[in-house]
Amino acid sequence: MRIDIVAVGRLKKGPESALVGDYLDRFARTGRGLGLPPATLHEIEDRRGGGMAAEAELLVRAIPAGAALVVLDERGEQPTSPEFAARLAGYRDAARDLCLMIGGADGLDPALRARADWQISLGRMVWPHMLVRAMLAEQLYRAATILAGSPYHRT
Ligand SMILES: C[S@@+](CC[C@H](N)C(=O)[O-])C[C@H]1O[C@@H](n2cnc3c(N)ncnc32)[C@H](O)[C@@H]1O
Repeated sequence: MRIDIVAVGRLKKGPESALVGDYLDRFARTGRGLGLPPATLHEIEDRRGGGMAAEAELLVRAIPAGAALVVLDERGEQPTSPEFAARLAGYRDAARDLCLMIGGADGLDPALRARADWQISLGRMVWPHMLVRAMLAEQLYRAATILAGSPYHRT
């Protein structure tokens, strides 16, 4: 199994990138004993400004063949953290690669959202995509702690 986070835009060094790095490190450490690989972040940028369709083309190319595509979108399902953890364990147990995708300022192309295996929302409000990276990284770490039975997730 591999886990990729494919995200639009380049995150400069700063508090958000430090937060993302910290949670991804924690996820890697906790996931190691659970058979979960570290998550790798891939940043996608359409330098030619070709619009949403051109951006979607670059995003599609970054999806590993056969991977389950989980897109982050405010209109998606709102799983609980234990539900998210159970899905993660399901992909691991099925030896299925997982590709988590975050859109840019204009969001993800509707065709891309339609082909996703799962659309998940972090709430109905729209968050800046750089913060969404940190929130997703935290949920991966939280999921690993849930699967490990550690006390980080208390409810
Ligand atoms: C600034 S938002 C784009 C909003 C855009 N208006 C749209 O229609 O999707 C950038 C990206 O952050 C992610 N995002 C923002 N808010 C979210 C939320 N509440 N739940 C899940 N993902 C979210 C999505 O991947 C989205 O494509």
